[in-house]
Amino acid sequence: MEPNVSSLDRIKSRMCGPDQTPAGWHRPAHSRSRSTSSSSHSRQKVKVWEVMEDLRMDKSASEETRHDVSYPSICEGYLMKKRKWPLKGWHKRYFVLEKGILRYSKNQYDNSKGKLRGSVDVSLAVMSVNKKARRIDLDTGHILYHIMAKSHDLFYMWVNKLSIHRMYKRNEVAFIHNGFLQALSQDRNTAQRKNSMQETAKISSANPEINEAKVSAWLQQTQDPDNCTQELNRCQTDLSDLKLLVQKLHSLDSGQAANNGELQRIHSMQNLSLEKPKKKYGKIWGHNRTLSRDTLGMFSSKHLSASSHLGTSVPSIPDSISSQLAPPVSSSFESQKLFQDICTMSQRLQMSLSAVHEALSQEYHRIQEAWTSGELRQNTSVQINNLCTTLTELDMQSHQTQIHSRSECSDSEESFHTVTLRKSVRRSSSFTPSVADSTAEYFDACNDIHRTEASDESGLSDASSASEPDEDRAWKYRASLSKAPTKLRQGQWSTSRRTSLLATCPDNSHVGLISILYNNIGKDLSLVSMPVVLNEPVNLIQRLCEELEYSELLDTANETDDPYQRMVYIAAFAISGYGTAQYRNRYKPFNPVLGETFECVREDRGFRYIGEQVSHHPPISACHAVSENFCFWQDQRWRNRFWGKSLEIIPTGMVNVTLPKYGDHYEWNKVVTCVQNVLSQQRYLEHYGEVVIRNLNNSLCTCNITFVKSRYWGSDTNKNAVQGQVLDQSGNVVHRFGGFWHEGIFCDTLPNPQCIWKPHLQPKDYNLYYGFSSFAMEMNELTPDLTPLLPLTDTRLRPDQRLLEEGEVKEADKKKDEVEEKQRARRKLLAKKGEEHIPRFFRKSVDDAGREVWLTNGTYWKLRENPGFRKIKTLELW
Ligand SMILES: CC(C)CCC[C@@H](C)[C@H]1CC[C@H]2[C@@H]3CC=C4C[C@@H](O)CC[C@]4(C)[C@H]3CC[C@]12C
Repeated sequence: MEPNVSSLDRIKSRMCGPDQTPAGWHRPAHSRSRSTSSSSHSRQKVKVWEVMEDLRMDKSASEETRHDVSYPSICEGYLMKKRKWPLKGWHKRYFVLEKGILRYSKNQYDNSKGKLRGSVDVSLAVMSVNKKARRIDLDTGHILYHIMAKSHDLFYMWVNKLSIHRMYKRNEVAFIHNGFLQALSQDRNTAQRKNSMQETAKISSANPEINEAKVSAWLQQTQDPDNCTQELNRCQTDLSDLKLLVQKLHSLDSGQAANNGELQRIHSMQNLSLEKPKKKYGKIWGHNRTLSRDTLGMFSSKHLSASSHLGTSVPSIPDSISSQLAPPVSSSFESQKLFQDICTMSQRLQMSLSAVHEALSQEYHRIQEAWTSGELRQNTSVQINNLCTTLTELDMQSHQTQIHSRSECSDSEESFHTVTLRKSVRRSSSFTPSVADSTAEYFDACNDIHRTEASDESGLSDASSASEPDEDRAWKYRASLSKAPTKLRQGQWSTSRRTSLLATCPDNSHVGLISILYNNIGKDLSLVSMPVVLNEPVNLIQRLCEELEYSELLDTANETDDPYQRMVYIAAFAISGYGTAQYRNRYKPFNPVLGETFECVREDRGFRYIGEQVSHHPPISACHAVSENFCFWQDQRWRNRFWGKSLEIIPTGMVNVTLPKYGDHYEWNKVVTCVQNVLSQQRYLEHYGEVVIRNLNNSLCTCNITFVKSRYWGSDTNKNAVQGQVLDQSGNVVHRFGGFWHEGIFCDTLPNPQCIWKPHLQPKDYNLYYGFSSFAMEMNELTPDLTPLLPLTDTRLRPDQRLLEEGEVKEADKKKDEVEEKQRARRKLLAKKGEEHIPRFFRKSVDDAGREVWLTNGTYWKLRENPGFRKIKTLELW
């Protein structure tokens, strides 16, 4: 059927013939992300697909569209649509494109009755087209629509229409956004007249651009509520499909229940395909999700050995339903297939629902966070602010009263800490906490002491009574931390360094991460080339340097005579390196090329740092820093595991610190970092696992730190919680500390209980600048006095990173391609010559535990001084 276009004239004037290129048609900057393999086959494939960029409009045109009330004309007609995975093939569907929303129904009749099968906001989707195959892919990050037109004419018409509607919808959003801001400022003006509001109004109206940017940053991170509605609509469709499949299964067999073995077999079959979905499923249609381990938890644990990973289980489907879904004993191939389809569809449903749940709860938490951090309150009335503070204090007081009344130990806190701890924890120390999935063993320690002291010799703790005090303790730490002053970085270390970046960060919410991640499952993501808009203008060697932001903790450690207390400072330093992660989940660091270096001289902090990319396959970054008070070094490489919804980063390599005054050599491991909701804008980072700090030169004490994994369904009191203890040689707890890696660490066993670390305040408008701390902002700064001193391999001189920092995203993308291509050419050349790259400032060695480590060869600073890097030949990396 021909499309029914209400005002065809407008389109026709824009329409191009099959061999022409429609407006807005550009070679995609990031089309290469679809395939990183260098095989000519995949390159060919890449060329076939092109990502549509937006139609460019001059200002007047955009103004016109804004005020022009006429919407782009509706476009409707039949198109082919790929069937939902796991079903194969294409079917004809009736599509209607109206005001930027593409809806489809089974047929025109259904459409007229309002029976929709799905809809997508085309302005939010990445649109890729394949002229030859007349195909259009719309990727919203959550769903991927594969559409095909029957003829070339139809194809070009739809592509043009989609482009126009995308542009229209985006302008509409901008228009609403502006109106919203206008309304806000009008509101503020009214507020200004009111006495009680005066102060607030001044703050918020002082800088309308910044406010505008803040609102837009917020909106950027907020998932469109329409997405939730769409996701729910899809659930409804899935449910009816599911019903059909179940009916079909029933009609095939008489519905006898399966034995466990059969179900397990099917389960394990699915499990196998989880690890590495085949390429052809890399880009599955519709929900585009491979089954994740998490979702397998949905099967009844009775039937299946639940394999929810690291404790993030999702609630089980009730046994009654699961048994209904059980495959028949006489499972013919067809019914088995059906059963598998049912499973897949149920899992998809479950994923959709949990995505909706997560989107809503994320938004709720963001609002809650903004509220508690005062950001929102600043912009409301002073009275409400005061009221909130009073309420918080009252709440805190009541919690503290609870802690005291619950405490059976009537002694003062002090005596409990010092005396009881040493005696009693010997018993509990035989119990090794299971790190990742426990919420708060550390907080238990205190209560264990009370309980065991009182009478309980069984060693079993009462779960219900244990859980409440845990939260009290976390609460207590939080309360103590909130009272400790937070220092502004600049205030503390007045440097002449820059306090902001030149350009604000680009919006990357439109990038279709799904295809990138799914197409590279199992690959080392640090070797996968991604579009530069996903990057932040720092690289991984610089991220390692960021771990020195709180180097003053090492200075303090080197001035602390008591070895146990010293360990507390080392532990706080180990935790402080994670602090910045709270604000850094929207972009990824640049992957350094082999031989790239980065130096960081901080006279204000008394250290100098050098890092080098010493290996490409696997990628390894090595670094070394020295100061009067410490030496710090590590070599890191990361493995990653993509679970469908989250991305785990598993670091290998130890961190080392030596303190010259006491001859200590501390060594510790890093925990797992997990990017939750990696595919959505509701991304956030979690760190979990256990860190053990050892002093290799003295076995007097060790330290265990647990980064607690938050509970999926629990309250969020323990989100980002960290707990730790310093143990003496016999395993007695000497010190205990805890808190949150994003809020600070409190140690209540020190002679003077105190907050030992608290993150610096973020700079103004950090959200507009990649979430960088001041320390991070300073890293890539290139001052004229520094330029001649740096080797040409220094990151500050890397052109793509510099361009990105300056906001030249397109140019940066081009340059990034060049830099990566050059690296490839160098590697090929070396391989041809049968040579191996030899790092310049680090050497490979083996530590006492037999691990391969990279240590400084001590030449960097000497060469820098004499004869100077510009006088010696260095690698030409870019
Ligand atoms: C695809 C993109 C846009 C999603 C964002 C991914 C971001 C959040 C990921 C990509 C690389 C990751 C980093 C890789 C390595 C390390 C070192 C480790 O010791 C601490 C975590 C840290 C610093 C990771 C933090 C999270 C990280 C920055």
